[in-house]
Amino acid sequence: MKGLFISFEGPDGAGKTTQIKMLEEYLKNKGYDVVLTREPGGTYISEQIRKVILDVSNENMNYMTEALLYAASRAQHVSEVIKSSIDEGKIVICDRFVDSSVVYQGIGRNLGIDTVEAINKFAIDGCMPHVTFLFKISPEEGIRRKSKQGEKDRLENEKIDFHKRVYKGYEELRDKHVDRIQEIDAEKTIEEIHEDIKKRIDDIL
Ligand SMILES: Nc1ncnc2c1ncn2[C@@H]1O[C@H](COP(=O)(O)OP(=O)(O)OP(=O)(O)O)[C@@H](O)[C@H]1O
Ligand SMILES: Cc1cn([C@H]2C[C@H](O)[C@@H](COP(=O)(O)O)O2)c(=O)[nH]c1=O
Repeated sequence: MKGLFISFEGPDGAGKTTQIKMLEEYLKNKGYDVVLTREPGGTYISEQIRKVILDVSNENMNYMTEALLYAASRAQHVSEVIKSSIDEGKIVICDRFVDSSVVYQGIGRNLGIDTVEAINKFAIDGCMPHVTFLFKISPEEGIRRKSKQGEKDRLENEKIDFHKRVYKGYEELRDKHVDRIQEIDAEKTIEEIHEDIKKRIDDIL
């Protein structure tokens, strides 16, 4: 039997990582074989690319370079981890996937959705999440939560206008993929959100 591929998406500081860990625990307790992974990252090579992308000293990185690095990291991740895990019947939970590139690089950086999708066609090799949980939170609240955590990376350091474009970009994507993307109210409490996600996952499984 083929597995299940779930991605979590949303603005910085939305609470995705917090919820992913809770969902992993919930599914493991139910006896499922779960692979928890993230982008950019998830493999030795992809994690090295992550460091380059998020390094605050790389402030003059060209936007196309940035988009290609995310895609390169993804190509390795898909081929080394995601595809094989799904084929082995596992549940793959991924903290961000190609939707992040479409929104952050395509809309946030103004490279265009078509351009970013074209680059990523090679990287994803036909592999898309079965379901995507999109965390809805205002850019201001996301940044506020992130600031409380400490140091910010190169993307998180961007001006509020960039984060506002990202927020609007996710809305656009949600309307385009209503069959796959499920919106989560990320301004609720951690426990309320976990309950919401559990119900949705139980329906899918
Ligand atoms: N529902 C919530 N209400 C208030 N604070 C929250 C909530 N969920 C998470 N947080 C806090 O907000 C901060 C960011 O959470 P988290 O790292 O899970 O977000 P994220 O979406 O993974 O962020 P990023 O994409 O930037 O890595 C953490 O300090 C976390 O404890
Ligand atoms: C996959 C992906 C990510 N980003 C951005 C989104 C975040 O600002 C960082 C990743 O950091 P996180 O703490 O792991 O959320 O990178 C992007 O711009 N494009 C992408 O494809």
